Amino acid sequence: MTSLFSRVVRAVKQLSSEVVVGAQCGSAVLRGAHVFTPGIIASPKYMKTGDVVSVFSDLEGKCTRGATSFQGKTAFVGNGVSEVERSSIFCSDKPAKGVGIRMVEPLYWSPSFDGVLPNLAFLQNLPSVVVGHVLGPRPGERILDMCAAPGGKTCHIAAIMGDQGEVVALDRIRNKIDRIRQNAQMLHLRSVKVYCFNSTQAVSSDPALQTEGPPFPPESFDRVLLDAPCSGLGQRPNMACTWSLKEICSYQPLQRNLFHAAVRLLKKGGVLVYSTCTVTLAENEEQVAWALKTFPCLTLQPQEPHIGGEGMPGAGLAPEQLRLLQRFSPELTWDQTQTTAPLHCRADKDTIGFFIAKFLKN
Ligand SMILES: C[S@@+](CC[C@H](N)C(=O)[O-])C[C@H]1O[C@@H](n2cnc3c(N)ncnc32)[C@H](O)[C@@H]1O
Repeated sequence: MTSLFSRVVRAVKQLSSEVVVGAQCGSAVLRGAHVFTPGIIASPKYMKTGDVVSVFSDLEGKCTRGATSFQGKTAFVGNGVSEVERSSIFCSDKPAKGVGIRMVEPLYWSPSFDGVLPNLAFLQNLPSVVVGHVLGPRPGERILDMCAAPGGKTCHIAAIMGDQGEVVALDRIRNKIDRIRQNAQMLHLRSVKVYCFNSTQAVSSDPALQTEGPPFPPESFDRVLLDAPCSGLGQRPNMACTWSLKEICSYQPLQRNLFHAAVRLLKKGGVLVYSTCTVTLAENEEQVAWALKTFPCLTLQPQEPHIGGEGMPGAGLAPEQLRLLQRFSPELTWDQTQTTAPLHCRADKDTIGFFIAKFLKN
């Protein structure tokens, strides 16, 4: 497993020839991708193969497809060389595909790990790697990953266990399930069992029922990971925020329903890890305070490793409880990226926003 999220920002000069891409495409470029042709929304009128252009991300989604220029709100993401002519993007019957702009001067120098050691390495954000270790799975144990797709943490957990034991991976979205299987197969992990299932329903009403797949009898697992569906506000780079307040507020009740199932499925003496890739109090510290009140059998546990910051005040947790939580903040402080301080001193300052809580069921 590999973690790499350290990037170098560069001074890149903007050119007069401008290509506009969608915000998702722009974010991908900031993560090290080239511009794929379907992502191009506007280009200079006479753009041809070999032209050097500046690439801008359309932040509000207001650029008209096929435009030759755009005055709306954009963000510069770097310079590249066109591999297509304008006419093949906008005036062709065939669907546009392949690399459209090969980025030669991206704003961030973020090397691609595509196809690097595919059977041995799996790229994850630093906090996601931390989650697997905090869960602390041991060979021979039975682990439940309740919200598993695309399976990054599932595979890491199975790898930590030396592929000895069982890692049950559930996700409710059918077409995401194949990704978990593919990733486990690619890494030759046999201990991973994948099921498409709504984890809020994963506890069997018949405690005597013994089936291989879900629903499971209560107290079936040594450890449970609830890497919850969340508002994802810690994800970065993120150039276009399309969520409504209603949507952001919808996650707390869903996470609580999943939490109920998680606690029931965990054996006494077992470990539950709750994590999100968001920054809101409502989905993080408030959930911890709620869980401690709702499930008196749960106690907060220290985390190992603990390289993030502590929990945020405001949800009624005591200072010693906040110190047991791990928060990674997504904002980038430029002087900290330039510093020569060791990575672990900067770990919660140059990652995605993330939250981890570890509980023991007594
Ligand atoms: C944060 S992502 C999980 C990422 C994953 N743990 C990884 O490391 O690759 C949350 C996942 O929860 C799934 N999900 C949402 N509601 C669910 C439910 N009720 N039961 C099971 N999975 C659910 C989503 O489909 C999504 O794939």
